[in-house]
Amino acid sequence: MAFATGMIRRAFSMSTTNQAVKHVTVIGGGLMGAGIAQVAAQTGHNVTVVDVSEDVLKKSKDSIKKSLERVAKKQNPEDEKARANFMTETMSRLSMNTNVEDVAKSTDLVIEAIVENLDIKKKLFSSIDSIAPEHTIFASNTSSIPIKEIASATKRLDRFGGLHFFNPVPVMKLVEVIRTPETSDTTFSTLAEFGKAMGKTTVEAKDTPGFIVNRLLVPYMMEAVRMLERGDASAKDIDTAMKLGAGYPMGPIQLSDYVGLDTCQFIVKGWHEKHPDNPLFNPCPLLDKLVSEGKLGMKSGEGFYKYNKL
Ligand SMILES: CCCCCCCCCCCCCC(=O)CC(=O)SCCNC(=O)CCNC(=O)[C@H](O)C(C)(C)COP(=O)(O)OP(=O)(O)OC[C@H]1O[C@@H](n2cnc3c(N)ncnc32)[C@H](O)[C@@H]1OP(=O)(O)O
Ligand SMILES: NC(=O)C1=CN([C@@H]2O[C@H](COP(=O)(O)OP(=O)(O)OC[C@H]3O[C@@H](n4cnc5c(N)ncnc54)[C@H](O)[C@@H]3O)[C@@H](O)[C@H]2O)C=CC1
Repeated sequence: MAFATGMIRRAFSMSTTNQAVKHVTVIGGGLMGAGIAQVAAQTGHNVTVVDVSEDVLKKSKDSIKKSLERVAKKQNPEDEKARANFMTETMSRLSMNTNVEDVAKSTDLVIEAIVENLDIKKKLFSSIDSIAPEHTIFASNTSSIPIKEIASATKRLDRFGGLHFFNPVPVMKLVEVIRTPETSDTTFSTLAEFGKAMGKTTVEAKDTPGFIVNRLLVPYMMEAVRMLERGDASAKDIDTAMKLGAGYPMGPIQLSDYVGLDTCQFIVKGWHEKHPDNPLFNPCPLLDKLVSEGKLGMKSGEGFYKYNKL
């Protein structure tokens, strides 16, 4: 037990900055960007979060602070001073900016975590490709878009890969490191080392649809929503069944709300466009209705379920 506690402490308090990656730019300060930035800062990296408005960045900073407080409490339940130091040190490594060109000028690694839309992601990478230093590595946190297609907007195919984190980033221990046929060995190993320096276990994945986890997880979640749509079982019963019958920490309907229904919709739409003959990826009227009503899941206070506003 003492050993396990020691391991947990090390994972949270580690300050093993990856030598090749000292400054990280995280583009997108939403659910994932905030989590990635938090853990990168926690593990000794200097991090700048870029998003479209000061308001979004303020919310992002607030959510990082809240999450860090949970980590600090777990790390040092009895020591208030250590908790305060941890907060101050971590927050001092974190900055916010709305001007991506300014930040991209001097950074070692860009991790993109913006909306799940190929055109928007390509536009973003194309806008910073000629600005970022030669050595800078670009990575996308996409859930479902081929890395090669995103990378095609740039001239640094050898310095482009995928770093796929899991939600909530401060808790989930895995990072998938994705290489395209053009990703160089140096880029791949730098990304993998960076994932490890963040305290994560890394796995290597090829640039195939859904990589490893989502190739298996997305069809499962889609089947669950189809089951609900057909009226074969209630949301609550589907979730209870998968938690108690299959040992998942969350049921698939609750997990859809946790991921964000807008993100789920982008994934379904993208896969439907690529595989129009697969009925699993057909548009889902129930999902479309919820999104059109602004019910985006936990982050908006309502999705398949209702939540207390954060
Ligand atoms: C046809 C239509 C189809 C529609 C559907 C289409 C679906 C397509 C979707 C595809 C999605 C793909 C997304 C993706 O790319 C990959 C993903 O990330 S998938 C998501 C993976 N994540 C999970 O599966 C999460 C599963 N859930 C859990 O592990 C737990 O429930 C969770 C840890 C979230 C919460 O645990 P719980 O015990 O319920 O709650 P607690 O509040 O007690 O937390 C436990 C523990 O963790 C700490 N903690 C939680 N959140 C944070 C945080 N943000 N920051 C810091 N710490 C956090 C908390 O403090 C607790 O610590 P203790 O020490 O135990 O007190
Ligand atoms: N939500 C999840 O569980 C997971 C999501 N992902 C992927 O991570 C990415 C982000 O997802 P979330 O964080 O959930 O989305 P989100 O909707 O919470 O956040 C996206 C953020 O990107 C910002 N943004 C949009 N366009 C931008 C631009 N051009 N420049 C700067 N900022 C911009 C938005 O303002 C928003 O704050 C997506 O590609 C998603 O597929 C990956 C793993 C898990």
